[in-house]
This record gives sequence, C-alpha cells and structure tokens, in this order.
Amino acid sequence: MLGLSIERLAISFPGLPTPVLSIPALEIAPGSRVAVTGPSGSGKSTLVNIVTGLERTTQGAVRWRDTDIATLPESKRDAWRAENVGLVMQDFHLFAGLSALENVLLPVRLRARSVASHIGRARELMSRVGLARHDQSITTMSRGEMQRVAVARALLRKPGVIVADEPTASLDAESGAVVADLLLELASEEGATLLVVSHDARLVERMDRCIRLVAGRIVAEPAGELVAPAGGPRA
Ligand SMILES: Nc1ncnc2c1ncn2[C@@H]1O[C@H](COP(=O)(O)OP(=O)(O)OP(=O)(O)O)[C@@H](O)[C@H]1O
Repeated sequence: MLGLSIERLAISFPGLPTPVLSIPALEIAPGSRVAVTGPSGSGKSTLVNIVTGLERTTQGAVRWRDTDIATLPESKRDAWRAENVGLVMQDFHLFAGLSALENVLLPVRLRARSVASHIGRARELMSRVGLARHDQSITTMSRGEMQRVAVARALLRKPGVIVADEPTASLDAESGAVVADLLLELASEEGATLLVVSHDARLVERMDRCIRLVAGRIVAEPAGELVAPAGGPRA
C-alpha cells in the first residue's frame, strides 16, 4: 500500500489568471480510503491526472512513498503507473474487440509481457467480482458488468493504490452499489490505498476521509469527517 505526500503543487494553464489546482500540502496515509468531491470544474480530474502521473507538474512534489513522480519523465511515469496504480474510470476504458478476460489481462499485454503467468489471477479476480463468463465479448456485457471487468483489471498487478474517477456515475443505482462494494472490499483485501473521485453520496460516506475541492483549493475537511476504517485505524 502506498501513501501520498503532496507539497506546493500548482497547476496552471495559459490564459487563466489563477491555478486550476493549488495544494500547498496534502498527506494520504497508506491503506486509507479517501473520497475527492467538489463541483464541476473544481479540479478533481486534474488532481487524478497529476497523482497518477497521467499529467506532469513542474511546480511542486507528488511523492508516493519515496518516488516523486513530478520529477519523472513520461516513459518512467508510465512505467511507474503500470506498476503501482490501478485505474477505474467512469466510462470503463475497455476494448470492444476483446473478451472480458483479455481486457483484464491488458495491463500485462501492454507492457509487452507474457500473460500466461497472470491468467490464474485474472480468472480469480473475475470470479471475485462476480463474472462467470470470462470469454464473453465486452460488447455484449451490461454496464455494471463492464465496470466489474474494469475493477478486476485495475487489480491485476496488485497495485499499491487504486484510483477511481466517478466509478459509479454511469451505472444504475443497483450496479453502482455493487461496484462501490467491490472497490471498498477489494482495496481492503488487497491492501491498496483507495482514492475515489465521486458525487455518489452512498460511496463517499463509506470512505475514511473526504477531501472537498472548490475552485482548485482543498476546503477544510469538516470536523468529524475523519472516521476510523472498519477493523481499526490504518495509519
Ligand atoms: N488543458 C487545459 N487547458 C485549460 N484549462 C483546463 C485544462 N484542463 C482543465 N482545465 C480547466 O481546469 C479546471 C478544472 O478542470 P477539471 O477537469 O479538473 O475539473 P473537475 O472538477 O474534474 O470537473 P468535472 O466534475 O466537470 O469533471 C476547469 O476550469 C477546466 O476548464
């Protein structure tokens, strides 16, 4: 499990008078489950892009355990992300021409590695998320099933952190609840830190902590918002 430490982060775009994201300091404990909320345009996706290394910042430090990903060039950030981050996105990011199993194995295939030694874990994860037909084409799956494929895929390489951007937003209430349960349970079982951007109150209230962004700034976490996770404190 990975902890995050951000210092003096500022993300600016040309033509904008103020940074779209400005975080003087933020600490996320290893193994904690943290929600990020805020109105549209408040910087949530920008934060996801920065902490996963999808985008680079030249201002500030973004340290996961001992690695400041802000200092890494793109190829090393990509390698670091493949090794350490499980990503779950609102619109699944699955490949239509592939089966469910092939999609789960994709992170290994994309690193030009043999998938043979990962098939067992891929099948176990798929069963864990409740998918029985591993060879089913993605195009024939329901949205809830697709997101469960994405959750299994995110966990394939035993990431230190799972980052989910609106993972339940395009699902109906029932499928959203299943996906929320799976994210919380699997992050705990697999010992991964969980960072979830969400407007889904039922998901947010089950996290250990909620960070609220307004206009690119973290507004104070309300007193009492920090709760001990099930099984005791995790710090
Ligand atoms: N490449 C860019 N160039 C200029 N402005 C940008 C760029 N990327 C993001 N922004 C601006 O940064 C701000 C934060 O955007 P961001 O997508 O992080 O917000 P968000 O909280 O994820 O919004 P939403 O909930 O609507 O997805 C917005 O005002 C957006 O217009």
